[in-house]
Amino acid sequence: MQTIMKDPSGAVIGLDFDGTLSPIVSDPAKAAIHPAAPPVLAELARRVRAVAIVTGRPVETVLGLGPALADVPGLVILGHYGFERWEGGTVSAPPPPAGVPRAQAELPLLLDRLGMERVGVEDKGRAVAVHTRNAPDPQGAFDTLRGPLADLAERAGLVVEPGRFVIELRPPGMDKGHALSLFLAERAARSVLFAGDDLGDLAAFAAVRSSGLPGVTVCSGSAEVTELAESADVVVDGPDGVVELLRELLAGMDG
Ligand SMILES: O=P(O)(O)OC[C@H]1O[C@H](O[C@H]2O[C@H](CO)[C@@H](O)[C@H](O)[C@H]2O)[C@H](O)[C@@H](O)[C@@H]1O
Repeated sequence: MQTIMKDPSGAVIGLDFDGTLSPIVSDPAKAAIHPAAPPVLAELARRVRAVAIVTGRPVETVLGLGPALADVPGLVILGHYGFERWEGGTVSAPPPPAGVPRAQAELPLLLDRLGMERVGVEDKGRAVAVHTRNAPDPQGAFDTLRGPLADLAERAGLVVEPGRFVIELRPPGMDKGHALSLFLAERAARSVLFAGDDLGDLAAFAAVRSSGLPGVTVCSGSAEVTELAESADVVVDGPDGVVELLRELLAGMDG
């Protein structure tokens, strides 16, 4: 934190979306950015080298759940674990993966065969996510689905990305760590902070460490994911705590 405060113009600030900038809710479509986050991000973006949101969500979904983000100066959104990029109102992305329609077509039968109740399927375009948060036994449903969804992903040429009561089937070849490493190199960062809340953010934590830069890993803490807190430099209390930490970072730049 001290290096970033002393030399903000060399710092890249990377932030996950769900659970970090947006409080967890039971319906993924009803998530929304923390109301205090956009002004803090805008202020940070004026001071640091770059602010990037690195998320498993499609970039258009993030902008829909946080419309004020479009006004954060120079913000970059790396969506779909880095496959998509939004910057200055333009989205760039490779062609959609071929296996996703196959996985989507097979999912209803698989969920029915396993007797899954109140398990949600989120069509993400380039990926499909299976949510167990609203099932009668969320962890039991997650555990039951893990193997069969891994098999389905393999048949469809996809990989599984487990998260907070969600198992995502997505294309291989990119993760938040690779996405963050590329971005740090592109911006010639002199320091980095990354904040996340879920297993998919561990790759970004590893990228902070392997960058060789002065870096801080921040866990947006929850009772649902303990692995991330164990490997973070700083643990804060969910999105409220993340916003507060970013405010402290800004205040330290003035000191
Ligand atoms: O990389 P992220 O920005 O953290 O996105 C990861 C997944 O987040 C979403 O699911 C999570 O948030 C939902 C809304 O709060 C919650 O209902 C769900 O239980 C969480 O797992 C999103 O729906 C997924 O597509 C993302 O992969």
